This record gives sequence, structure tokens and C-alpha cells, in this order.
Amino acid sequence: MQDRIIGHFGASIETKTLSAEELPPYIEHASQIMVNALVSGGKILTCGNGGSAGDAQHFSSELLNRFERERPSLPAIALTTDPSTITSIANDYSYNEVFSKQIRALGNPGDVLLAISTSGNSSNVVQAIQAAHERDMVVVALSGKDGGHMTSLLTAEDVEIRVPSDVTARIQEVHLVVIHCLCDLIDCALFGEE
Ligand SMILES: O=C(CO)[C@@H](O)[C@H](O)[C@H](O)[C@H](O)COP(=O)(O)O
Ligand SMILES: [Zn+2]
Repeated sequence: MQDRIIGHFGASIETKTLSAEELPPYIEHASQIMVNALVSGGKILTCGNGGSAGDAQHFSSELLNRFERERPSLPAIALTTDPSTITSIANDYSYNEVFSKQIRALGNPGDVLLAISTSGNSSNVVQAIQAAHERDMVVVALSGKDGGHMTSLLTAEDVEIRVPSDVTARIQEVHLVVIHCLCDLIDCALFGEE
């Protein structure tokens, strides 16, 4: 079984190496979108399912609390954290609307939606992107595989960071590095390079 374990590490390293070659321009662009929103008084909403819900919460917590340095709190809300809201929307309407209904209430022009989906096909994330555009928000899509339905919804204002892999776990492992890159770039832009 240790060969399997080593295989996971090897595949993760391989995917990260390929991502390090392909993704930096998209990550930098995404960070600029987020910084522009934050300096204009906007906030960042985040969403995703399963492991990507964890990533959505991981990112919002690092803005609200801190990443690696002492700095003021930054405005971010994970749309994945309130079971009463999520279960009531899913129960009364549809699970596909659990993020979009929140965005219609919380999102404002100039805010950013970080939409996370390894397949790009999770309906509630797709509908979240549609709702964000209705609210004149900008979208940063964090995806993988062929980008799925999410990709076709993005405008020229948005950016997609698509991990070059078809394996959900490997994509998620790169998403975490991307989230930390975004936090670092935001801190550098707002509070100076250390
Ligand atoms: O974390 C994992 C797999 O590693 C799963 O929980 C995974 O997040 C779930 O299957 C999600 O429903 C997948 O959705 P998505 O990434 O395609 O949007
Ligand atoms: Zn996972």
C-alpha cells in the first residue's frame, strides 16, 4: 500500500509542477481583480461543494482573520457555512439555488465571487456565477478538467484559473496552493511586500 501513498504524492507533485508553469498569469490577474474590489470598499463572496466548500471557507477565513502577517481584517463571506440558510433554500426551492439566492441578497456591484468547482459543472456554482453577474459582480472561477459549464458563462471582466488535471483530488490540492497565492498577493498589494 505504501506504493499507492507514494503514487498520490508523486501525482500531486506532477500536477503542481505543471500548474506552476501554466497558472501564474491567471493567479496574478485574479489577485488584481480582488485587490481592486477591496480597495474600492467591496468584498469577496466564496462558494463550492465538498472539498471546494472547505477551500471556500479556508480562503474567507484567511481574509477575515489573516494569512501570514499581522494586518487588518479584510471583508469576505463563505456562502457555505450556514446550514439553516442552505437547508431552507434547498428544501423550499432547490439545492441548485443555495448560493445564488444568498448572492442576490448579499452581493453588490464591484464585489467579487470566488466560484470553486473542480468539474466546473456543479449547478449551484454555475447559478452562483449567473447571480453574481446579475449583481454586477466580477467572477474568479477556480476550476479544473475542461472548465465545464462555468467556463462558458465567464465574461471578459472575469478570470478562470483552471488546473491542468482531470483528477478531482489533484485539482483540489492545487486549488489550495492557489488560495494561498491569492492571500499572499493581496497582502503584498495592500500592505507592501515583505
Ligand atoms: O473532495 C472531494 C473529492 O476529493 C469531494 O467531496 C468533492 O468535493 C465532491 O464530490 C464535489 O461535489 C465535487 O464538486 P465539483 O468540484 O465538481 O464542483
Ligand atoms: Zn477532496
